[in-house]
Amino acid sequence: MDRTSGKREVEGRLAGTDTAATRSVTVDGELVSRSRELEDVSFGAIAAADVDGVDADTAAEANQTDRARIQWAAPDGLELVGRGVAARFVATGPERFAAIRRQASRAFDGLEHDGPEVARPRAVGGFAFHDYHAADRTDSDDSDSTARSTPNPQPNWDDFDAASFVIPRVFVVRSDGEGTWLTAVGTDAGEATARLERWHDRIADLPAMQPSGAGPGVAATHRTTAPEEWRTGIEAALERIADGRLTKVVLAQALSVALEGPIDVGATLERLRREYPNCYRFRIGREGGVTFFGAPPERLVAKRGPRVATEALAGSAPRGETPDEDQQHADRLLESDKLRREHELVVDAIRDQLAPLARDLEIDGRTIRKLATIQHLRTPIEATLDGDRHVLEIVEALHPTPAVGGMPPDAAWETIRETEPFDRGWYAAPVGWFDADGDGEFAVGLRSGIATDEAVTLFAGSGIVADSDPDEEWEEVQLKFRPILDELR
Ligand SMILES: C=C(O[C@@H]1C=C(C(=O)O)C=C[C@H]1O)C(=O)O
Repeated sequence: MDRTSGKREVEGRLAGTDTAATRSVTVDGELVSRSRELEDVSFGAIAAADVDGVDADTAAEANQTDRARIQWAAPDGLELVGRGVAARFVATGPERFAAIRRQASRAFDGLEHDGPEVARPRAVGGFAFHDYHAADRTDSDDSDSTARSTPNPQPNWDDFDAASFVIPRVFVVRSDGEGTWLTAVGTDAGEATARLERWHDRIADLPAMQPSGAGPGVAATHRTTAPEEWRTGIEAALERIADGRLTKVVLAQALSVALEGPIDVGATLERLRREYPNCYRFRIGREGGVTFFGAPPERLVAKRGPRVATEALAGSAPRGETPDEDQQHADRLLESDKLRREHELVVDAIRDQLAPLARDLEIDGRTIRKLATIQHLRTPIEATLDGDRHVLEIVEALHPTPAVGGMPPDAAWETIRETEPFDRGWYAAPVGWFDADGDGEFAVGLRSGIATDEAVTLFAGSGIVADSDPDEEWEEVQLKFRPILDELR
């Protein structure tokens, strides 16, 4: 591998494909990282901090696209907030998973990290639901960003590539029992150390508690899918299911929300932590740009060494008003034939996708996952991999599971593209992190939305199988909008 220092650019195509899978990665020489421990700090305050004057290169030298602002938190796991870009990896097309891995390994191979393992640099980001970025879509009648001023605005995914990760230039991590650490990345030890000290001073000036405040207020909402259109779409999908062309498809809606005031995404995530303590939380964006954020309940994969954990989460019911009513919903989840089929199809697909990569596979019994507004059938799945594998190989094998795509995959993708009147972008796609060893964790980007200053577009979908009722599925989708929508009010 080319270890020469200085500016290194890799551009072009992946051998053997006809798509420009690799756009560019720029790493300014070898990366060096330095860490130091912090007292308790507010991750929201670090995400919100004005960086001008703190880190000359994060702010001034960097153009807007370098002003990354990233947050990630796993339930009972790693919490991370990152600012700026030490390295960026971008790819599109069917080879996007491999392209990201190849780009990242160049950056990680030259990395010299001096600090505890928990504070090591990670690449944080995710993928679009489909191989290609929205801006590449040729049927672009609905992806025109000027449509944003019309009463039925389309989500604007222009900032989001089909695959995009950054190693933040500065980040803070917290993990149970391992303390809180600040890490700064530079191109030599002097730069990393100086950046570390500047940020250490800056963080000392930040409030240790960031008020999570109230929501920005909802001025108006617009649906991309009217109830009649939803019904027509579901009925068309049910015909394909009756024909035997399709077994399951997950169809989604977008809800565009005009806000009364500017949204504070960090504060919104903080409120989501309280309401949904067992969910992931993430935010991927840049200062002045569009931010994708959410509180997904669903793990796509967590990998450490040869061990991976995933889950099937599919089949939903509302929460009850009383314990009795709640139990009735739970009983129906466990007993309904239709819901069992919808769920087992996901378990089977995950088993089939993981088995070729694993030495053993443990599938536990079905349980119920209760969230504040909805409950789901859940089957935990763990495996030991058959050799040295990268978490992105597992992500590629699993995405999209039929919990968010369908079965068979090609017929489901076709149905989704033909039915949904908006671009899914990164909704229902993998979002998370990986490290130099190829370990990492990814959630499914659900219960999510994209925010500009004064508008948020939310996404939610539901699994359609034989016997699905369009009205019930409509209600289920409205429940899945609630986590984010409630925090905007
Ligand atoms: C598609 C979504 O959720 C997925 C679909 C589910 C279902 O159809 O029952 C349940 C959980 C998720 O896997 C969403 O939240 O938008």
